[in-house]
Amino acid sequence: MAVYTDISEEELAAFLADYPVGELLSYKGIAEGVENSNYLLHTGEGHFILTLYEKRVNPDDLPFFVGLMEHLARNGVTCPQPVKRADGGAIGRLAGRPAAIVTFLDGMWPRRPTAAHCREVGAALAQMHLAGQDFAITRPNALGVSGWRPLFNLAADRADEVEPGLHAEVSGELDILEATWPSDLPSGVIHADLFPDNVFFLGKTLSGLIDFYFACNDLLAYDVAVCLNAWCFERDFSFNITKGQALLAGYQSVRHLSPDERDALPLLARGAALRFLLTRLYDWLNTPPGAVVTKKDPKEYLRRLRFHAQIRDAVEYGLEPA
Ligand SMILES: Nc1ncnc2c1ncn2[C@@H]1O[C@H](COP(=O)(O)OP(=O)(O)OP(=O)(O)O)[C@@H](O)[C@H]1O
Ligand SMILES: N[C@@H](CCO)C(=O)O
Repeated sequence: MAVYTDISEEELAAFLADYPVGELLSYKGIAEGVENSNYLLHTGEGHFILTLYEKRVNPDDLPFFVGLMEHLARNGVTCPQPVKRADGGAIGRLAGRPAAIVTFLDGMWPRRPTAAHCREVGAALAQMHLAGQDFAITRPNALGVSGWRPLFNLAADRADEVEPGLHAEVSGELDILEATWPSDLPSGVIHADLFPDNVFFLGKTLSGLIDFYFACNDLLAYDVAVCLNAWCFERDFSFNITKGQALLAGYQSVRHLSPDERDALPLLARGAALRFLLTRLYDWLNTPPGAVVTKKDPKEYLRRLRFHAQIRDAVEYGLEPA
């Protein structure tokens, strides 16, 4: 999260009056993250997280996100819970933005993920996939394969400012991915952004998942591919096969990947790398001046993309032979 929208104590106290959180004692902006504005609230009832939904969140999708967090919690996935007003609603408006309060989740995200973390996150991802199977609301993936070219077009003219030749390289990747992207793999509710900063641990134990604001319906194995990108590369951009093995084994301890999903994994990982390259590229060129946010480097995902493009078999990620 980040802080794009400032709020005054008076308007926050007025907003909170409708929620059962008690009196506002203190609040502070959270500089971590890039998507929405977030504040840590300390109130008479404890700690809460206030989110003001910014650029990429469509207010029409908020019932999906709120309902999903409740559905997952009912089905054994620990995640923040929306705080409801007396009228039953969770979403309000604050400083001209849609806003909600969720419960505070104990734990810390791992700054240096180990293979043990990877195993746990793999298992938690698969649990989320199973728990989401009977969630009634659906939401298409706005950042799925059909959304990548329109997003690239918004930044294409300036892509070579970030890396000479980037425009041509991304155009070529889009051609390949659009032509070969699978459509007949198992699908369901995916998290779509399960990076280390969205997974909390208490000691060595995973304590919960946060940040469901990219969650949507898409290929389940694509979510695994997102996690391979986010968890299994070292700072020098080498792929750590021990972490890959742990993440995939953790996932398969709960849900088995089908032969078609296994075959598709290198392509899905390539697409996932492109998705984060594109949002980072757009943000790199368009982040508003004055926003409290640390921009993320698109080139980190160009390096990953090139790695995946030369993978021929998912065993190279550490997947056990079938
Ligand atoms: N329910 C919660 N309980 C405790 N801390 C939270 C909670 N939600 C968010 N945070 C804190 O806020 C930070 C940013 O949150 P989050 O990842 O949801 O933001 P974001 O802008 O959507 O970020 P990104 O999309 O870049 O991951 C987290 O790393 C964590 O420190
Ligand atoms: N997890 C994303 C940011 C939120 O979409 C990234 O690292 O680019």
